[in-house]
Amino acid sequence: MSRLAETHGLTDVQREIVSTVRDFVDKEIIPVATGLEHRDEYPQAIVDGLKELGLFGLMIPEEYGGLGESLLTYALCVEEIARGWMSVSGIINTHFIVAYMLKQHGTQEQRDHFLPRMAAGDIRGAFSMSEPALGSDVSAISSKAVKDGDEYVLTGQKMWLTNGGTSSLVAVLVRSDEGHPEGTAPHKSMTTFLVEKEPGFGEVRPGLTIPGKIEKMGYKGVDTTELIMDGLRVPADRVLGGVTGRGFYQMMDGVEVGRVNVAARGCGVAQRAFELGVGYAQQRHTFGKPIAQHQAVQFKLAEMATKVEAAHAMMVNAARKKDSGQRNDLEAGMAKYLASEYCKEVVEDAFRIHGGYGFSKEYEIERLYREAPMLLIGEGTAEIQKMIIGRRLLEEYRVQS
Ligand SMILES: CC(C)(COP(=O)(O)OP(=O)(O)OC[C@H]1O[C@@H](n2cnc3c(N)ncnc32)[C@H](O)[C@@H]1OP(=O)(O)O)[C@@H](O)C(=O)NCCC(=O)NCCSC(=O)C1=CCCCC1
Repeated sequence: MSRLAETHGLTDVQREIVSTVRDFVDKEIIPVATGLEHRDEYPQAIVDGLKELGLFGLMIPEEYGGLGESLLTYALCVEEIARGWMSVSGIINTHFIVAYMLKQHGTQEQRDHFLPRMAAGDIRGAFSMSEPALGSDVSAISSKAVKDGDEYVLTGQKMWLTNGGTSSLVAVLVRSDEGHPEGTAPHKSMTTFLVEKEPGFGEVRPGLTIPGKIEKMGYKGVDTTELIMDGLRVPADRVLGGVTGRGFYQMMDGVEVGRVNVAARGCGVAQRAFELGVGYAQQRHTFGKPIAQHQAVQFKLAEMATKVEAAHAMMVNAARKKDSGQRNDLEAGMAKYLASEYCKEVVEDAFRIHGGYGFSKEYEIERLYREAPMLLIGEGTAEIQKMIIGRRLLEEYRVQS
């Protein structure tokens, strides 16, 4: 096992799946990731490989052609994939959030229509909440839908759409005041629409434009875009679950899955940084011995390994809570917060161990150093996670005054 942290109580099937993914990562992702990232190139061959392994169907029920695995199995795979290249874990993450939302909240017709093709990897999912003027305060979104006969007409601009160009199905959250009397809390008049589109950029469907990729400091293998709706007509039967006003709750349920995924990514990237640091420290000599023999470096390695182990344990706990059918915003918030902060610290320590070479693009750690900060922001900032954790703690530890 190349991973530091061992997960106890896994089934044989889970171990086999994770080991297959690890093998794929070692052979097909790690050798090419840094080169592709430097060339800003989409990892099509890797995506084809994931499809061949059946990974796009991992969490989709067997009746729709998927493997019917749990969030925990999925998170352990994401951890392995992120160890190879964080961008690839981003390519599958939004797909699974949308598949999960369909499974939990979709109508039977919507599940039948989308899930088999999603399980086969023939269509891929993305989801869209953020807008140019807001990311954290989802209740304040301004994009809207107006009913017109059997259709809704959507207008507004969305931001930070992961897989915006490569997806064929986007779950879009908008305000839909129809049927909700004035004075209704903003989050109770939001609806998720299942928008089908062509993959690509430009006008991908009448009324729907995906401008080009947003240029980013790292995480370049996954396309991140804006989404512009200008009179986009969506049939009423593409309202997720067939009911308006439930969109906010559906999205919050979905981002819990996303936050476990981000925690898993943090563990994978930190694990890789540890591997790079411990490897370099044993080869590089100063003052007549390998730097790993200096206590200053050994202490760093000890701290790094402890952080990887702790983050992994919290991520597993959060996944298991969600798999038990319960809301896990507290556990997912804690796991996401801890794993993303620890990941950044572990990457920084590995970078320091590399000395001047860590600053060179020839060394893998340089890429990890640019990728790790995204985890502090994506799927809700560290501050939002602390806000969620704080609220839940105050509910639990309420003192009568
Ligand atoms: C948590 C949050 C800040 C929401 O607080 P408020 O005070 O507005 O809402 P509040 O009063 O907490 O709640 C309202 C209702 O909603 C229920 N509920 C909440 N969580 C959940 C839940 N987890 N499950 C079910 N119900 C939930 C709550 O019970 C309440 O219901 P009720 O009114 O009583 O019927 C939310 O907005 C959030 O999370 N933001 C981060 C978004 C965010 O994560 N983007 C990131 C997107 S990714 C991204 O931006 C990037 C990607 C890659 C590149 C970089 C950027």
